[in-house]
Amino acid sequence: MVMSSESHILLGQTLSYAADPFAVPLEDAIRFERRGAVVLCDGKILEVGPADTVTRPGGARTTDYGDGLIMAGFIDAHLHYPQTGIIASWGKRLIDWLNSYTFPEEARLIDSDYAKEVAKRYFDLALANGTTTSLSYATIHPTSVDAYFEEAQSRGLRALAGKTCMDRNAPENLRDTAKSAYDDSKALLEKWHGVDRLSYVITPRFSPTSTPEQLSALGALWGEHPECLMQTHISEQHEEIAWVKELFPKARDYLDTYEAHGLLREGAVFGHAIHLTEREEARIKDVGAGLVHCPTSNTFIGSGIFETARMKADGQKVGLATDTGGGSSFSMLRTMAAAYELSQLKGHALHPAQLLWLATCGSAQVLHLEDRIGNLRAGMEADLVVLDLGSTPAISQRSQRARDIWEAIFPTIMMGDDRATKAVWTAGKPVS
Ligand SMILES: O=c1[nH]c(=O)c2nc[nH]c2[nH]1
Ligand SMILES: [Zn+2]
Repeated sequence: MVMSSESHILLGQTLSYAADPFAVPLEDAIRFERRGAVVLCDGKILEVGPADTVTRPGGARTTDYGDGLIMAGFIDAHLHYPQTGIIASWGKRLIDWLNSYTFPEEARLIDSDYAKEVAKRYFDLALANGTTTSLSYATIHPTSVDAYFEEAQSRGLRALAGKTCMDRNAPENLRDTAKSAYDDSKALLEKWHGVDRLSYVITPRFSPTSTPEQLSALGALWGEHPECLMQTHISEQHEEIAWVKELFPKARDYLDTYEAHGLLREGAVFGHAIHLTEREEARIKDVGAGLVHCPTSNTFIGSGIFETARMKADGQKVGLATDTGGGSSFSMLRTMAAAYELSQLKGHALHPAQLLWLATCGSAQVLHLEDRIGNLRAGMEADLVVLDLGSTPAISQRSQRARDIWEAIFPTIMMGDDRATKAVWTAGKPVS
């Protein structure tokens, strides 16, 4: 990867986190400067502070974003880039949505030129929305993993993905086997994991589409490569949970179908996790695995309400995600808005600082990248978004009346989209 050897100073309002705003009072969690500066050098953050006190390296170029809010780029912790083209498909619930829309589209990615085209389109959309890191499912085709990583690599992005493994309950042209899933995943892991800013993630789609043999093979691979993450889905819809019970009659619960095959420990990333039992929640917390909240997907496919405030109060690690294309938006702002609305239905108004934390630090924690991305701090990678807090007439007329920064930010969270993205920087360079 080519890193900039130049220094840049970005001026604007700056927001960063000293601690988790779910765990400590707001004033202890937040670092906000109305006139702040972020100093970038060689792809990293050198310093963050008040504009009039930071050290200005000789020769540094300055970009002044005025009232723009400079913060860490968004991290989308669960999505399916191959589903970019079928986002917003009408009228189905999970299993028939997969069969009607998702599987036919995923089958098209056998064509590696098409996979490349979709990967390019996905990253264009993600960056336009201020998302600088994505953890994606690819399709069963190894070339779909190559297409994603090649595109991310050419843009210098930090990105994570894995080949989706399925050896049953999927169309014939989307099925692998226990052995080929192991072999292909291993080859892709050896090819991509740790190259530039890329990480391979072992990816059984979910228990209904993997035989116990395939889950065991992937559990064995994870045992051989504990440095990797493992991602899958769990407990998204009641029909799905009942199906898992039929398919795995000896399992104690859904989580046990993973646990029994070596697929539960720290580094597991579970998407959705809406309808967990007490045992499942306790086990996930015990091992320190991560949960990913996918709020627009959970409403769009009619899955249910993930209890963000309760999960955080219980000590779970929680990240945030679009779940493209089960989710209905590429925007992490729209995703935060949906998280806010769903939480309201459970009696908890998530604070804007908590919503932004979930989309940055929270997702970074789940991806085990909290020392590298998701915050503005000296030494961290310079992946940033600059938000225009008055990007539409509706937002602007509301934020102009704001009495503090949170009242100024919240309308953008609730009503913002890609028009709110004033600038994006990745690895210390502006994205054009
Ligand atoms: O929202 C979802 N999208 C998917 O592609 C998927 N596969 C299994 N379960 C899933 N849920
Ligand atoms: Zn998903």
